[in-house]
Amino acid sequence: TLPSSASARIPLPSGLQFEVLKTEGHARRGRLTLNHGVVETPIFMPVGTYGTVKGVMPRSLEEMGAQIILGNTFHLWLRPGMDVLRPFGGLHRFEGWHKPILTDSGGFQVWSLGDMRKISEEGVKFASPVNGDKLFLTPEVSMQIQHVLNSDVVMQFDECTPYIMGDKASGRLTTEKEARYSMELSLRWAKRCQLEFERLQNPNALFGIVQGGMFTHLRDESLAGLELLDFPGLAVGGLSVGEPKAEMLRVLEHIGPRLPAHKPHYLMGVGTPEDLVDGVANGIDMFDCVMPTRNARNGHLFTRYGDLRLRNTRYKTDERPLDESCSCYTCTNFSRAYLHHLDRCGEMLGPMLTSVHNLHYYLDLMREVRESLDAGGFEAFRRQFATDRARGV
Ligand SMILES: CNc1nc2c(CC[C@H]3O[C@@H](OC)[C@H](OC)[C@@H]3O)c3nc(N)[nH]c(=O)c3cc2[nH]1
Ligand SMILES: [Zn+2]
Repeated sequence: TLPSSASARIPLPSGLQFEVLKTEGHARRGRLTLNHGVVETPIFMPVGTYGTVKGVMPRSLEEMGAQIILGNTFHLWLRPGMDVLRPFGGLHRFEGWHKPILTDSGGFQVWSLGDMRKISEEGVKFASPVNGDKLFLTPEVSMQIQHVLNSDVVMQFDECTPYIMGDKASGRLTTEKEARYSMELSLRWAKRCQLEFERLQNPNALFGIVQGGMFTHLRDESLAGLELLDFPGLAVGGLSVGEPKAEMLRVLEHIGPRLPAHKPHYLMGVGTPEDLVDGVANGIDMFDCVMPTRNARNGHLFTRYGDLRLRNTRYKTDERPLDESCSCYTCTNFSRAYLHHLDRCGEMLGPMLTSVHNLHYYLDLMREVRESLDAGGFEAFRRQFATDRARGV
């Protein structure tokens, strides 16, 4: 008979295969096979928090080369709720996206609720920002929700360790002791997630999340603890939470290369185009960020040659496309003058067209990164990328 300890755990065949096709330094060109399809890495994942990438139709996402998008446990639990989603067999049929979906666990969103939440060993109690209902999100409930969503990649329920403790004004940095407690809590929650994920017999892939704040020795302990649980993929959490860029890079340069080479690595909530290229150079395969879509709605456009603020009057009569090197629908058919006009008039087509361009830019940047890795020219690409971005629009 099998020993009764955890070592008797019979891991389910997780819905994930990952192969590293090429490496250049710590950068990796890979292929991730999930239940709803194959994803070429490194990859950027558009954020679709409420079951929609704001203002962008699924067919436009396909057209621009999106391979996997994000959904969110916290938001979808509140609205539309699991009773609506269950009959659809999950998120794919509900939102008309039939390729892979990754869902975040709600840990980050609950953390950002601030003092409207109460954290305990068991989980997080909070009042619904939608209707004030008293809710209780635990590792087990997060797994049950993501099981209903049927997302291809399920994120563990974690606590995103803050960079600043308490209110921002106080500016008090999180101490090593606080970061340790938070990291160890997330490790205990990781184990509970895994047990529940297996009890549910979820056929998808569960990722652990490395915490530890800005303390590299805590990051190492978090990684070691997660490795004992042998998740099919790992994310780096607790970054892009208000820390200076140099701090994010210091932690990333430490932990990125230490992640297990044969598993996919996901850097959560990051970042600018420069952050993505730096992340790839430090062993990251997957990225998500609200920037391309959120900034698009505020007229902040990314281009090969730098950023462009659409509201600036200099674009009122500018007949050029946003980015003359871009092949997206927006750059192929419309001028900066037209987009400036739509923005001035508050026309809804404005954010739709600027979102298409920004997402296309991020996705195309990662396509160029993949091609440079295929050709063994990532370092050369990285230098050219930096030169181009400094040129000016
Ligand atoms: C922005 N910076 C940042 N985002 C972060 C997210 C949300 C990722 C992503 O999930 C999306 O929901 C679908 C979020 O956007 C609403 C975010 O893009 C994180 N999530 C978890 N579970 N743990 C973290 O430590 C964590 C750290 C982050 N830092
Ligand atoms: Zn474009």
